[in-house]
Amino acid sequence: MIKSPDFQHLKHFFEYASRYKKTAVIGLLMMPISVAANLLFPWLIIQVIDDHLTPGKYDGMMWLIAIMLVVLVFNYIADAIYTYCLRLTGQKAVFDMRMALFQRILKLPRTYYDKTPTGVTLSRLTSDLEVIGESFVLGVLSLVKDSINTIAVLIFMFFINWQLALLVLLVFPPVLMLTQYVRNRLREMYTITRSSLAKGTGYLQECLLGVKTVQLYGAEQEVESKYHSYTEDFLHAQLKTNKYDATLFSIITGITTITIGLIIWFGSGKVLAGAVSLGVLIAFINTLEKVFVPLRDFTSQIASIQRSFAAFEHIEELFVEELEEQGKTLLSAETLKDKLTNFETLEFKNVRFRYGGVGPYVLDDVSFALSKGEQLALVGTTGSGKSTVIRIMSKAYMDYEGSILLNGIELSSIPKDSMLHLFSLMQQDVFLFEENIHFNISLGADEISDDAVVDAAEYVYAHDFIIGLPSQYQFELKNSGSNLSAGQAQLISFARSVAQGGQVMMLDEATSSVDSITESLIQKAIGRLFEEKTVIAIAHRLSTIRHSDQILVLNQGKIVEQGNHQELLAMNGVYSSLLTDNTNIADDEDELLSKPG
Ligand SMILES: Nc1ncnc2c1ncn2[C@@H]1O[C@H](COP(=O)(O)OP(=O)(O)OP(=O)(O)O)[C@@H](O)[C@H]1O
Repeated sequence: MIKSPDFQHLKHFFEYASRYKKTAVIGLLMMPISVAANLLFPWLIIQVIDDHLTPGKYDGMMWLIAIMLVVLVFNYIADAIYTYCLRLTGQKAVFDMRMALFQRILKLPRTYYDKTPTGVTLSRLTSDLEVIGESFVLGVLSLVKDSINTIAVLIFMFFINWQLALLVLLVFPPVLMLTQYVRNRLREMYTITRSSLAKGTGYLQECLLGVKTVQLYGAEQEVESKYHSYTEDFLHAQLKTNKYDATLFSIITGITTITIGLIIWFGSGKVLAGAVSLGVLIAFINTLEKVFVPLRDFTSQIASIQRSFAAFEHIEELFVEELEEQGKTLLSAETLKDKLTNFETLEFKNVRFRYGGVGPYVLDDVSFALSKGEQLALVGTTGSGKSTVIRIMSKAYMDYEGSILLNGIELSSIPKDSMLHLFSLMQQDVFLFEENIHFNISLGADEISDDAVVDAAEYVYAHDFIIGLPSQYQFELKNSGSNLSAGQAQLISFARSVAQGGQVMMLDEATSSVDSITESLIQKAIGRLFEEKTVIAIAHRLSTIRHSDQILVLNQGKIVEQGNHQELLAMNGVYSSLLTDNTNIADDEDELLSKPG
């Protein structure tokens, strides 16, 4: 009935649930009480009818009826405790799973995010887990309880009248076969439902992020029709699911009703013939409900569980996704710490790299060296591989060829955590959290004090505009910083990278232009960094980097020119023409282009 991957899912879920053994055990202890009450009640019916009502002896009958009431109350209480405790266990297990998944997605490598739309990951953590929380927990809870109760009641039925019980048993095989058939169909449909929902969510997320662009270019109709196709797939799968669900439900309801009719007809004949007592027949009809209602609900419980297995499958994909490789080294932790306390040298030796290990090399035979206190600049046309150099250095991608030595240690063998303190990165894309400015600069790191946050803001000339805001550093940013100007957002992002305090500053200068005042503030701050720190800079405004010790000119992943500003200008090659083409050349254009000698 259950495929082996489903067992794995169950095992995984129960690993989380087993952390809450106490509540689970209390819940499970209620099971025998519930079963006993379910059997005791019809047995008491037989006593009341056959020993008191039929012979007309009413002594002690009220006591039996009172016991029946107590049994009923006990049954309800046991059921309530069972459901509460096991539901609680399930919900806590789902909570832990959610947190484990979240921790995991924070550690997934960049390659995962390159290939997976954000919305897909989002729907794993939201709707898939919700389905597990609701469908699985509730489905399994009722299935376990109902199955045990049904078996107990069937045994009881055989005990009080085997012929009538046999008649009930006849119904089981066709019902189970039908359930099995529909189960497979439902499973297919749920998988389609969940994956189309994930795709739709992914697309929705992309649209919401780009809604301003959509509106600006009047692309609403195209976007709407694409979203419609995703949602339509979801709807079709859902409708088919409902169809199977409803058909099965009605067929089973029909079968059970007919069987109840048959039992009453057959049983009444037996009573009239004196083969069965009236008490037994009434108790039988009372217990029939306890067999058929679960049997009917069995399909919807199975459907719920199927739905959750499809969700489990998706979540499991995330659990087996390989985490970011940290790098293994033969050096002891202490030696590594010693060697990486301060930045000394970085050396690229014939480095080649391509994304995903396929396609053309985006870095091809790249070699350079950088020592403490030096400034290295990367220039080149768009797509020439500049940002890739920085991405590899920050270990966003690991599978480079050749050798990259950081303080003489191969980069791929250095655990990321051991080198994070050496580098600060100012990214090309500004990302701001919906938090206040203070948080956006410190990213909540305890070691970055309030003073350090202010110092960083002052360093990049952001302090003046920040203190002009209503609540200054506590000013809350909305929706990725939409209540700041593009320039202000860039300054905050810049302050963040300075506050991280890395010894090597990696600047991936934004291509988008900002207002001229912010631009000059950024340039001033970069100029300061160039004087004081070891810097690796990607510059689109070439005025930024003219004082670098070394400039690498990249073209299609290869270094085509290498030297300082004056040397490169003297070559009168790619760098020279880039300078001439550069639309963002600073005011001192003449100085930039002036050749030595
Ligand atoms: N995640 C990725 N997956 C596959 N290819 C990528 C990825 N990122 C970049 N590329 C490709 O690698 C090449 C180099 O990209 P890179 O971002 O390093 O260029 P760049 O020189 O920094 O460009 P720009 O100046 O426009 O930022 C480009 O052809 C780009 O299409």
